[in-house]
Amino acid sequence: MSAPDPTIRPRRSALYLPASNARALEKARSLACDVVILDLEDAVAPEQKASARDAAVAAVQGGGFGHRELVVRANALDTEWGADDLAALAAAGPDALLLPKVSDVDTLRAARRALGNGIPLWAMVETARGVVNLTDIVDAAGEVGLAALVVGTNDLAKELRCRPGATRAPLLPILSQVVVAARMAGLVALDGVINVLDDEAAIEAECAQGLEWGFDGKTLIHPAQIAPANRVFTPTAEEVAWAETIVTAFDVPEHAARGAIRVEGKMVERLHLEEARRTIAIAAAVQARQ
Ligand SMILES: CC(C)(COP(=O)(O)OP(=O)(O)OC[C@H]1O[C@@H](n2cnc3c(N)ncnc32)[C@H](O)[C@@H]1OP(=O)(O)O)[C@@H](O)C(=O)NCCC(=O)NCCSC(=O)C[C@H](O)C(=O)O
Ligand SMILES: [Mg+2]
Repeated sequence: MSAPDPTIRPRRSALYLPASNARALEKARSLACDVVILDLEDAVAPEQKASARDAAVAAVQGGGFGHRELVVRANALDTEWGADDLAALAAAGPDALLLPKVSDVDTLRAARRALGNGIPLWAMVETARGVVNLTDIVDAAGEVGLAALVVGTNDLAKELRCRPGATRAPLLPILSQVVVAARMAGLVALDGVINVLDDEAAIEAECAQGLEWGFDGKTLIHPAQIAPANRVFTPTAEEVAWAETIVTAFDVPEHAARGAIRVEGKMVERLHLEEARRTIAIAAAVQARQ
């Protein structure tokens, strides 16, 4: 297997937890998720907002999350807590700051001004206006330091008054739009949460749906959801073997000037070689952290 590519970071499983929950926060330091998202927004009651902010800052400063990317979801800037959240987090320096309910580029610009430079922004797509403005939002990614789009399926279902159910049919066009927008700008795309806690088959099925639609990983709300997400978003042994077969086939000197070749009865082009290299790099990065 090739050496890990430092630019390829697995984000198969991104676990939210209320920053006000000290037990969950401690536990997250040893869970097998790739990303920990300390929530200051919807999972925290208004009377706990200030203490949750302090706990998030202490967690960022205290560290101990190992390979896990540490992200904090702040309150929106148009709430009474948003400005204080961003000021505190600008000083603490999490790996990224997740902004909820991003509806337009101005929201991101305001957050960037409040945060200063340096900390990447992740944006939640969970409002109708945010979906409609996706192109403008990702077009400004470089300007505002936007690195990821994260779907908020609960807020979307509420705002659209749709009923996603197990198939998520009413949300599928939006999931696709988010992936298209993310790929257009070279951003990470994370699928929304599943509220089911105890049905592993249902959790795994929804992770698989997210993978099929192009997401890099899934946001989660409970430790029991981590294993299914990691399983689904890790390239399988067969996928890695096929990727290595493609790389080996293009390494043959007589294929050096060829755009398309035959491999095991299939046409393979250089675009597949790029995909194969990415698969191998992701698998290596996953293996490196085990
Ligand atoms: C959903 C929960 C409220 C369930 O809580 P509970 O029934 O108490 O959990 P368990 O008893 O099963 O917990 C077992 C142990 O696991 C720990 N735990 C639970 N959840 C987490 C977690 N998220 N991270 C880390 N550890 C966790 C418990 O402490 C137990 O540990 P132990 O004491 O050792 O037994 C609860 O899971 C929860 O609060 N989840 C997170 C909720 C959240 O953050 N929501 C905000 C994001 S979701 C969202 O809104 C996305 C988006 O904006 C949208 O619109 O869709
Ligand atoms: Mg939400």
